Amino acid sequence: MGTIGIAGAGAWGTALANVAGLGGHDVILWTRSPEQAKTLAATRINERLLPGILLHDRIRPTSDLHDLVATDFVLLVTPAQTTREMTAALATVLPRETALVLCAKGIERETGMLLTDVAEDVRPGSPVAALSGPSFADDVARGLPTAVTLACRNPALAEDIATALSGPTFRVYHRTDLRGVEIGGAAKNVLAIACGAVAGRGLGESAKAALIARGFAELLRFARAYGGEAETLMGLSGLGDLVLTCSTAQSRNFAFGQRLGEGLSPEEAAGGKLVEGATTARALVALARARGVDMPIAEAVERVLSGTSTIDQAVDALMNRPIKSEH
Ligand SMILES: NC(=O)C1=CN([C@@H]2O[C@H](COP(=O)(O)OP(=O)(O)OC[C@H]3O[C@@H](n4cnc5c(N)ncnc54)[C@H](OP(=O)(O)O)[C@@H]3O)[C@@H](O)[C@H]2O)C=CC1
Ligand SMILES: O=C(CO)COP(=O)(O)O
Repeated sequence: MGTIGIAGAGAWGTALANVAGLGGHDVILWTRSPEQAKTLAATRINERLLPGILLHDRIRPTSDLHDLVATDFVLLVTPAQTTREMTAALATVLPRETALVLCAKGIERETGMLLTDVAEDVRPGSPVAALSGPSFADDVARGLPTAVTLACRNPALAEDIATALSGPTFRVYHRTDLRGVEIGGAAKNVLAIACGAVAGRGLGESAKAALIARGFAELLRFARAYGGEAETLMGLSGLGDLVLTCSTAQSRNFAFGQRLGEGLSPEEAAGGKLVEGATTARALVALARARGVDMPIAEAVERVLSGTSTIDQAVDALMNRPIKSEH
């Protein structure tokens, strides 16, 4: 067993740190806040973002990025929009050959770039991987059975990282279709906002199921246009995560949509929490338009978030599109 580095001590970073610790690895858990590092070391609980879960003994919290130097690989678990600055900071301390595993789900808003492209832009020639799939931090931290996908273009490295992270309650499949895996994670959050809005507006379970199925069709079309494999999208990181995130207010994206549906403003609906679908919606829609991909549900979310449509208008528009063959 080796040492795994985790950059980001939020809900997901802390849950993954526990998974790695339980797997017998030493874990360096980096947070940007020296205060938080001290508190985590003293109390062994991330009370703000993952309450009620004790940190595994093998986890060493730190706020010094240099402590990640001697790790086998590093999981980057900060919000999608911080990928560029975090990769740049890590590039100054990590050896060139250390793999960076991106765990955020989103698209860079300023550039419209997928996150592995951002990482490769900042740290060219270094290995990059993505971890995605249906997994709520709280479930994983409580040891509930979870299965996810680790993607890396290098199949041997994908298998090594997947094996290192897997444990009795956390099963990590591996795949070389990096593009497909990251597209699933980024796009499903936007679609989950739509499902939440349908729930909040009281439009019924049938509407929600229709949104999941037609949302999945959008995901597939988008992935095809951007080089992802359909088979990947049918797996854990595509359909699996779409179904999870569209099913329950345990998802922040779904809960955000639900509160929008109840009449709250986007700011009120987010309530200070990270809602990746809200920051990614516009970039997703722009990428789709650039390659002529039809994504009416994602577009509807973007219009509601930008204030150019109400939820009722968006639903009307979706229901009154021309009748067509289902594909
Ligand atoms: N939570 C979950 O169930 C899952 C989350 N994910 C993905 O993981 C990513 C992180 O989510 P999650 O951990 O839940 O989010 P949280 O809000 O719980 O935590 C975010 C963490 O990132 C840190 N952070 C924020 N901005 C910066 C920055 N500029 N530089 C360095 N650190 C920063 C925060 O630090 P501070 O506290 O100081 O602000 C905090 O530690 C998201 O993309 C999400 O989609 C994926 C699967 C499951
Ligand atoms: O990605 C997740 C589950 O797989 C977490 O979803 P939320 O960010 O919507 O909570």
